[in-house]
Amino acid sequence: MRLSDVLPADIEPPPGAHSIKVTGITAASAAVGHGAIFAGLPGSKVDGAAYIPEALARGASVIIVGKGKGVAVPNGVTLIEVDNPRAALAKIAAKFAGRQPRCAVAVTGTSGKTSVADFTRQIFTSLGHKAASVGTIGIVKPDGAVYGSLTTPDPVTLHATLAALADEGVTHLAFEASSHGLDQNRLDGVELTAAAFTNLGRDHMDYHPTEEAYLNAKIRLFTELLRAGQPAAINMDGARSADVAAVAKARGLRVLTVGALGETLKRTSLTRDGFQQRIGILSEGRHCEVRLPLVGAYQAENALVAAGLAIATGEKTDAVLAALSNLKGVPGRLEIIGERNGGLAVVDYAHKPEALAAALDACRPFVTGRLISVFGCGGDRDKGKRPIMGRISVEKADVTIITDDNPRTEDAAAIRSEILKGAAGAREIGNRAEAVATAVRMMQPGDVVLIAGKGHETGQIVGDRILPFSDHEEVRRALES
Ligand SMILES: CC(=O)N[C@H]1[C@@H](OP(=O)(O)OP(=O)(O)OC[C@H]2O[C@@H](n3ccc(=O)[nH]c3=O)[C@H](O)[C@@H]2O)O[C@H](CO)[C@@H](O)[C@@H]1O[C@H](C)C(=O)N[C@@H](C)C(=O)N[C@H](CCC(=O)O)C(=O)O
Ligand SMILES: Nc1ncnc2c1ncn2[C@@H]1O[C@H](COP(=O)(O)OP(=O)(O)OP(=O)(O)O)[C@@H](O)[C@H]1O
Ligand SMILES: N[C@H](CCC[C@H](N)C(=O)O)C(=O)O
Ligand SMILES: [Mg+2]
Repeated sequence: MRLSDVLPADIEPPPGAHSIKVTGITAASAAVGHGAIFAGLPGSKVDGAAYIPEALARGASVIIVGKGKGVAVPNGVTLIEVDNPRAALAKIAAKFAGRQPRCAVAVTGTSGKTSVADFTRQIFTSLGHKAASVGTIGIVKPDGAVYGSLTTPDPVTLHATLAALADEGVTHLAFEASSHGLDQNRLDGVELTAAAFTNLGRDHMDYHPTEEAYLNAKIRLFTELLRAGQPAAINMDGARSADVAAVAKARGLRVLTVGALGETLKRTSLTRDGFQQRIGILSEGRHCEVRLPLVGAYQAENALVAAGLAIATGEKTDAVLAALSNLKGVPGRLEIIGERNGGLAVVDYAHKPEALAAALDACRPFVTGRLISVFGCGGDRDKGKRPIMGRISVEKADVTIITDDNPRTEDAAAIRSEILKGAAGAREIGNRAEAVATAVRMMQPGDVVLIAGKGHETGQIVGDRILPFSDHEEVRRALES
């Protein structure tokens, strides 16, 4: 393609460079091919501009960097200095890909993104669309799932994925917009149809300097990525939702609100019915009751956000609400693995304070004996959440076992002791397999064991190695022993 074909409208090619042939774009020097554009991005570890010589040696013909870096390039190489090289990378990656599913909806919020994206994909599928989702559990498409390491992939990977999905005939996509992804402009090239907000809690305080900065990263989805007149679905029962709704309205978005405090889909009741729930909904002046075949009040909340999002794209309310009664659970989110000795074992992905509280609350109604909580905290991540999660667990569970969860480069015992500072009376079993087995062996009739933090994960990250590990498998092994 010619350089002028791939540059966004706000970037003018230097004189004489319009018709340079370019073969692709990357921000990773090792991936540069002949005739590629290399974007030198300021990163969290290094400045990508330092790798321009390597990119040139590999054949880059155009270099994009932030203004004021004082970068010089040899004759014959085009240098483009821009205000925001990350945004430029995303928009150019989109131009190279040239196609994406025609309906693309994004979900942000501290908790519930994966669930809402998955439910929205399921609703679209029920309504007859070829649908996919992209997020923490990878790419889920009509013919299976492919694991991906980031919740919101880097723009080059993301647009290659969107193009491949479009080529496979996928017309409807639901994806997760993480705060890192929004902050790093990974989504700036995606053509959005609608977006949703779930809630705000404590997360990623190792990355965002303040809670407001964290919220503002999420708010970008509504103030910068959606255009005026486009729809946004907002869970009004989530923390900080009123702020997000106000910002979205000020931006001129068409705001659809859901939840007990919502208007578009107003939840009037929520009743447990065994392992299912019934949700009373007031919508367009009519009352109805929907059966949701999932446990956990938090999943009822997420199901309404997904429904709001599907309605925001133009789907009929009645058909969308009918689809909720066919929803399947998301892997590792309040997943009931099995029973032993009259007790129930559940795996959940809660690895932040509000999520752990929500998951324990979701289990409590099924407990007539003890609620046993097993969890740890990841290394190289927000240290502040550790005692908070310890406190939540001892408050809400009857027995707490602190264990390891991806210690990464930190000392696992030190992480456990930080959690224990908030968790007086908790037991400590570092080896996660042993912790799971101990909890399952403790089960008596009426007990529920919640294994939290790893959900769908299939590895334990220790140092820079990923050791095979699955809570599902360990729970199953313990249930059968
Ligand atoms: C902190 C963070 O978000 N880092 C992400 C970011 O890296 P960075 O730009 O800061 O990287 P860097 O290492 O400082 O390098 C700067 C630049 O130099 C370039 N470089 C570097 C070395 C070299 O030899 N050559 C070269 O060109 C790099 O390609 C990069 O462009 O951009 C990279 C490419 O997009 C990501 O892979 C990387 O994710 C790291 C691996 C990561 O762990 N990210 C996590 C925290 C993350 O993003 N999580 C969110 C939220 C999860 C959730 O809540 O669900 C997610 O969306 O997954
Ligand atoms: N609406 C909600 N309110 C509170 N907690 C929730 C909600 N939805 C999910 N959770 C909790 O958060 C965990 C992760 O859920 P999910 O994967 O859907 O969210 P996420 O936002 O994608 O999380 P992550 O950022 O870790 O990928 C669940 O296992 C549950 O413990
Ligand atoms: N996307 C999140 C996942 C955390 C999962 C948990 N098991 C942990 O390792 O803390 C992160 O990388 O921070
Ligand atoms: Mg997720």
